[in-house]
Amino acid sequence: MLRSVLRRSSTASASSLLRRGYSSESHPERKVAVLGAAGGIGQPLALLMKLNPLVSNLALYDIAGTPGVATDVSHVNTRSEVAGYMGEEQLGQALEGSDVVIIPAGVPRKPGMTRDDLFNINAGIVKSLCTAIAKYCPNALVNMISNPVNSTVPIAAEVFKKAGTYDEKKLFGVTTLDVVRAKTFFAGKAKVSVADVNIPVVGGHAGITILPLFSQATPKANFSDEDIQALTKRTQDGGTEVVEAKAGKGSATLSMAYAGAIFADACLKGLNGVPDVIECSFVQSSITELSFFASKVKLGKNGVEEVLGLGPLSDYEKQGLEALMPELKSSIEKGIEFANKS
Ligand SMILES: NC(=O)c1ccc[n+]([C@@H]2O[C@H](COP(=O)([O-])OP(=O)(O)OC[C@H]3O[C@@H](n4cnc5c(N)ncnc54)[C@H](O)[C@@H]3O)[C@@H](O)[C@H]2O)c1
Ligand SMILES: O=C(O)C[C@H](O)C(=O)O
Repeated sequence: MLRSVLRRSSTASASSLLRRGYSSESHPERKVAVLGAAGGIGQPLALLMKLNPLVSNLALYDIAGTPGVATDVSHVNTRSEVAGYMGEEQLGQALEGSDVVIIPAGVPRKPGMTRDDLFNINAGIVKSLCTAIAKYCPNALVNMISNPVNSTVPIAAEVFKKAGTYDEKKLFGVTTLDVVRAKTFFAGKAKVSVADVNIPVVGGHAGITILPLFSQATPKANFSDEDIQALTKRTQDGGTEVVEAKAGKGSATLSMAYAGAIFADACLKGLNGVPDVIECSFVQSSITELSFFASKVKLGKNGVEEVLGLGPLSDYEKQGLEALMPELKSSIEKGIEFANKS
């Protein structure tokens, strides 16, 4: 066994698991790998996945720092075994047997940057990680967090196509944070409990490509056009709001870890055959003329079971949809071109 690979067994007893309302025996074995696990998102996400009773094996991979993170997280009293993997030579081991691979690897924004400004660095990182996924766990569901999501997901698809492993049902751009934000901002304005709120967010994951559909929000709220426009703009700029507040110390990490954990949990539930698991995600799609698009997606035993349509849109949302198409199209094309030229 390589020196820096750590393995720690959970010490939680079956009775303590049962006291918390679940039993390890009632869920199948599921391995989740987090790539970029020592980062700002990776660490809290590792903790949240350690808390998830659907996970039996948690593989934490990064280019540095994972032995410490894995040892730390491994002491938490839940079912899963945690292993830390560091450096490219251990990536294969981290990935082997994974059911779900979550990718928050790469650089975050600083104030004044767009997500597309991250392309030059993150495109290469995502490409090499996806090459390894194709080799070591070609059947895993891939949850792409690394930005720019509008381009990194198409890059992943091209890498998998080249390797002959592409299955469009298994590749997801994680846009859950947009939904999380839309729900929080809506609930705050409507003065309702956020737990009762649901809002689809469609399109992509950058600026105007993020299109919250407040006309479909539940519960209904009687907002003016100005209110809806303000909520839409705040949702679209939610990432920038955090980047500016962090003033050079990165972008959303804690809320992203929360959102990433929600989405990975939905993927695991789908794999385990739980019915009617629906989340928004940026996936291969035919609901518009673009090859990738975020919308509500039904998750099942093989990943995407159904890409759901947009539903009825308000005139304001129809305008937003038209406005986002050129930018989203060019981000998708940029990813495809990058993956095929190098
Ligand atoms: N999809 C979303 O909604 C969303 C939300 C927030 C952040 N993000 C994106 O997530 C990414 C990570 O953000 P962060 O704040 O965690 O950044 P961070 O810099 O804190 O962490 C990134 C981690 O990735 C690691 N890394 C770099 N190259 C790697 C490689 N080749 N293999 C494995 N790990 C590697 C780094 O060592 C680091 O630990 C950024 O691209 C950011 O823009 C996306
Ligand atoms: O805004 C960013 O750069 C990070 C992320 O995409 C977010 O929406 O918070």
